[in-house]
Amino acid sequence: MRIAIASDHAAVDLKATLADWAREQGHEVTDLGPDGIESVDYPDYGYKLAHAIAESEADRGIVLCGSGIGISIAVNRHPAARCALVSDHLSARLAREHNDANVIAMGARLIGVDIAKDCLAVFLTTEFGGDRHARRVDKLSHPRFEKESA
Ligand SMILES: O=C(CO)[C@H](O)[C@H](O)[C@H](O)COP(=O)(O)O
Repeated sequence: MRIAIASDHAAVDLKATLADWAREQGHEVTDLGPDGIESVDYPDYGYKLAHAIAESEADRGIVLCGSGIGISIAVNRHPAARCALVSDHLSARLAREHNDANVIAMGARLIGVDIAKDCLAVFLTTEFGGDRHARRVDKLSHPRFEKESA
């Protein structure tokens, strides 16, 4: 699978660890930065990652910041992205089964390396459940904000 990965300064080490791990598993990994620990702004890297997904330069994305919150919000500003903030095996599995997430976000200051690897492994191997979930995911692609939207 073609994977793009990006972070902010708070998650550069975890980014490198997960990129190496994914390559060991046979995936093609593109690291969108940053390269060092100099302070950067997570929206810049979230938008880069979302662009790579939207342009089909990658099949799946991984984004990391201190909490995972800011960069997940940034990625989800792009309509092509369904970015799920995950913190354990179950949330990573449900992100795929129920939400067809094409990007996961994790918080490097909150999650351990082994759990992060487990989340990534589940994210890369779990299929979308389809059926009723497909109807809901389709609504995410066609947002309606009227009072009565159902
Ligand atoms: O965006 C975040 C929180 O929603 C991330 O955790 C950032 O990594 C964090 O805000 C960076 O904080 P720092 O004090 O500038 O390192």
